[in-house]
Amino acid sequence: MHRLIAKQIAKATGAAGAVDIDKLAELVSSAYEELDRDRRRTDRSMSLMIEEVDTVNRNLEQLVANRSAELRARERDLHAQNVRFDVAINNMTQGLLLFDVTGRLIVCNHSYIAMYALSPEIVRPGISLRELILHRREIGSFHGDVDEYCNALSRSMLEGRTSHQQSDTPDGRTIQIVNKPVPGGGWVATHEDVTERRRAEEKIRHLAHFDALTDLPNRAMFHERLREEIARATPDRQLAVIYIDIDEFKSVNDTLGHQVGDELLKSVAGGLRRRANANEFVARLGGDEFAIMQTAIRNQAEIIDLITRVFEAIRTPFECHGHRVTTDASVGVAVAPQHGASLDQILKNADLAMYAAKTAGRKTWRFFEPAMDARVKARRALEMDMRQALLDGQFEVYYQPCVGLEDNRITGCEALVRWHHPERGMISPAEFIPVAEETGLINELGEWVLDIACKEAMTWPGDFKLAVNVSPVQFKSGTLALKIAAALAASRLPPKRLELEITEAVLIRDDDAALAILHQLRAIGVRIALDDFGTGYSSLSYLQRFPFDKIKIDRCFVNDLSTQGGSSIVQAVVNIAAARNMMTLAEGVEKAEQRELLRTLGCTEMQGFLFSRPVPAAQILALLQAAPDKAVA
Ligand SMILES: Nc1nc2c(ncn2[C@@H]2O[C@H](COP(=O)(O)O[C@H]3[C@@H](O)[C@H](n4cnc5c(=O)[nH]c(N)nc54)O[C@@H]3COP(=O)(O)O)[C@@H](O)[C@H]2O)c(=O)[nH]1
Repeated sequence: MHRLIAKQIAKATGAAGAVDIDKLAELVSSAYEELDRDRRRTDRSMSLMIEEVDTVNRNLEQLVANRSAELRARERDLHAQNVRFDVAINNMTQGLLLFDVTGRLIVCNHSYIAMYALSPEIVRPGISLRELILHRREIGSFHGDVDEYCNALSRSMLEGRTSHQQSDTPDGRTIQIVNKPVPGGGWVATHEDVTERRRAEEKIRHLAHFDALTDLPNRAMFHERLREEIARATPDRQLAVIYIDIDEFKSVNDTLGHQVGDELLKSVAGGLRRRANANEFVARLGGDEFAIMQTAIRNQAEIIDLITRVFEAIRTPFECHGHRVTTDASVGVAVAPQHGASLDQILKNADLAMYAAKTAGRKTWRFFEPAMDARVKARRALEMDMRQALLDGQFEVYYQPCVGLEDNRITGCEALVRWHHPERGMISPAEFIPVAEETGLINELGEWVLDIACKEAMTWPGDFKLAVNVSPVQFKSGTLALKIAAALAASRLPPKRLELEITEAVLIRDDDAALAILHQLRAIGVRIALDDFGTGYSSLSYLQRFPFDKIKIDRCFVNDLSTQGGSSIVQAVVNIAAARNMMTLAEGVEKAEQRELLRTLGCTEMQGFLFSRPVPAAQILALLQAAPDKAVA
């Protein structure tokens, strides 16, 4: 019997043991009601649970759907990222490789494959470093010991050391290789073709030590080598420095153009290089200056032999753009340790010797002598004295008459400056004018001569002309035309009485600016004469550039007049001048025969000691007053 029925029967059984049927029915009925209530409760709970499970299921499904979508999106992103990564590494100019901790390849880009012309079938992820290097050796892009290389590289990666190497490929390229450990093991390798960079660096290094035009070692390299060699020089193992300055190089450049000038320098460089022996180091110091260091010299004859070869190289004519160019040089020599034991001293002394060669008329060479230093010092002293002389009025203007050859009458006078030095006495302008030009003092001095000469010419009778020398340096000042106009205005000298004597150097130095000044002066009536004609590099070409009023034939041609060639040169100049309506004045006439010959050749005027030396103002005034209109020669 069910435990509950037994319980209810027990409850409905009275004390006498009789069962109260009504009570039992009531008990059973309430038990059933209770049971119904329980079932209903259970049913409700069940349906609630089922609802809840449905909701959870729906949520789970949604979650799964969301996660799946998220995973798909991530997969797409990853794919896109991989594509971008591939594009990036395969478009790098560097070769890139990634190895895992065991030394197997994870990633390798196209540049690496292409750089060494490797097989993409072999160089694939999973291949070991050793297999890769073996493949490179087969192909010919690796020449070392494969095992040694792989072991050394693996060791340095394990030890966390980045390795840098440079390797040269058989086709002449240079590859810069960097292997760098990555956190967590393995390493990344980059291979970069640095051939162009290396060539550019080499070029920069070359340019720093070699001259770009001639490819000779430059000044910096010359000094470097010289310093080293001076330290080794002994009286038994001497060293010579030969300084070479190309004569009249500026004239070549200015008259024939820079292209010809450059070719001349290259030709000189080539000639020097070809003639140099193994113990002779040739360099270009800049501009038209070259130098040679001769080492391990046993005797002076070896130096003289080198100098002979230097002149041979420089004097060999060469053809350029239809011009046959010949040149010469001034050469200075200093010997170590005899002339100095330091770089500066030897260079200074070689320079002094070269300067001495120049002042000796160029086209020659000089060994350094201690007196040369003294001469330079004396030159500096002269410069100081000249500044003082200008302040103290130690200068005086002398005049030398010019005489017409047709009628023997004085046509005018040339103003020539003189310096009465308080201690040295009269100093020649041939000595101090070059110093005045170098220092710029010629501007002040020239202006002073012009002012004084114009004023003194106004005291002369008649309309004798006044010739005044103007230095090329004065043309550079930019105010020359103004100063001349001011001197004319202050003295009231008519411009047509003033004649300016210029040399070819005026036109060489600053062609256009100088021509403009000459035209301005011509426009106000001043006459222009070309002085020292025939002594420069390309005298005839200057006649095309400016319509000079007069050509002054240099004294060297007058000296040579008695020779056959000499008179034909003067004749040619006279003819050229006549064809251009220019007058001709012969300088330095000292003999009556020279005067007669010049007259026969048709020269217009003469000037020289034959008639008169340059004389002070008072004397020239007396001479002009005595012979204002009459024949004098
Ligand atoms: N820029 C300036 N230059 C000047 C000036 N004064 C002179 N000079 C130049 O100095 C150089 C030397 O001049 P100087 O010693 O005066 O010589 C001149 C004459 O004395 C000389 N001469 C004249 N006749 C004869 C002669 O028969 N024989 C001979 N041996 N020498 C003679 O020639 C010089 C004149 O030359 P030039 O000027 O070419 O006509 C000289 O270059 C002067 O130009 C100045 O103020 N400014």
